[in-house]
Amino acid sequence: MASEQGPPGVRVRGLTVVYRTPAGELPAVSGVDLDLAPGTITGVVGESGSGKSTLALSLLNAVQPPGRIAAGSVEIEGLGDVVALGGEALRRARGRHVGYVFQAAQNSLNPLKTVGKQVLDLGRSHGVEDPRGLLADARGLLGRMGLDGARVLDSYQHELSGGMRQRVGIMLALVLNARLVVLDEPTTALDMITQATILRIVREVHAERGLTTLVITHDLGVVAEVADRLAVMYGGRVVEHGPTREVLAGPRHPYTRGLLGAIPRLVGDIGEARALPGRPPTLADVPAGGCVFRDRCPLRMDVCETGRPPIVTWGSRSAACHAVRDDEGARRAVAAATGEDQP
Ligand SMILES: Nc1ncnc2c1ncn2[C@@H]1O[C@H](COP(=O)(O)OP(=O)(O)OP(=O)(O)O)[C@@H](O)[C@H]1O
Repeated sequence: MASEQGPPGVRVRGLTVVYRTPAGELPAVSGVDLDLAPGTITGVVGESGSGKSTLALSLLNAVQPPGRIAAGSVEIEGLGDVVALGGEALRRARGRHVGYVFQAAQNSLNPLKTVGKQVLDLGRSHGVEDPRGLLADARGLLGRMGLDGARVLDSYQHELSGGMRQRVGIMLALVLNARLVVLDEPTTALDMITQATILRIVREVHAERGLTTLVITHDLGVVAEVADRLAVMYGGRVVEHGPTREVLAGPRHPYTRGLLGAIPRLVGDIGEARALPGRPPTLADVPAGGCVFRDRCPLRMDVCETGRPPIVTWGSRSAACHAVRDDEGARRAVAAATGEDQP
């Protein structure tokens, strides 16, 4: 059984997810390769519409119409390619093998049942043999997140605040002991103090239970706080990936540099923060060929119009950018173009 195994590795290859629009099927995730090493927390960041939630849903093969996974695979150790799973096998995998909190988790509780009843339903639908143990675990998790567990289990959705519901969502993702946990914007409805508490608990539970965790967020502060590795998405592609500290200290893709440069508290002096010019593309205007970031890129070259940037890897890092292709040359080019020295 999945819960008796160690943390699973995840291997996403060539993942393309399209949504049907009036202009035809357009990709929200386009040929993404991403590895989640067993036992790590990976943060996925990017502006709104970059495809983060669509990627998270794909890990559960849960993309809903008008969307569909058009190509690629999501191999989860011990489970196989979830893209090829369907029906009962897929239902069992969700919750038991892959725990998840979707972005709308605060609103996804059943309004007609208490939280405790929903925990029991979840356990029953996954063949949990010890419902009392399950409730005790649920109570304990809620208690750790600063809630009165017994009281929350007795409550209906309308009796809970947005922040409380968000923590209930996290509890539901963890309570079946899934070894792969996907958290989509787990702390957006929380104030800063509660957010810090929740992130600490996510990290603790991740370590205690031996999980592989994916956290989706638009907040680089959340990633800096919680993630071992950082994947940056733009226009449906992973444009940079590597150990969080290294990426934050020495971003290489011009988009990552722009994102970081726009945040005063990460660069220090508020006067140094510069908003990233322009807006992220919508599905309809993601360039079909070449580099998806070129319209906002300070390093734009002719080749960016036509050639999809190759993924350049060095050490445990990678970036998809023509300018980064020649490692040393690009290092100087990025520094020269932005007027900053590379660390
Ligand atoms: N049901 C849908 N129908 C059509 N297009 C969709 C649908 N869901 C998402 N999209 C589009 O797919 C792209 C990626 O959306 P996605 O929600 O994955 O991005 P995101 O990075 O998670 O953004 P956010 O942080 O705003 O949730 C966006 O352009 C979005 O408008």
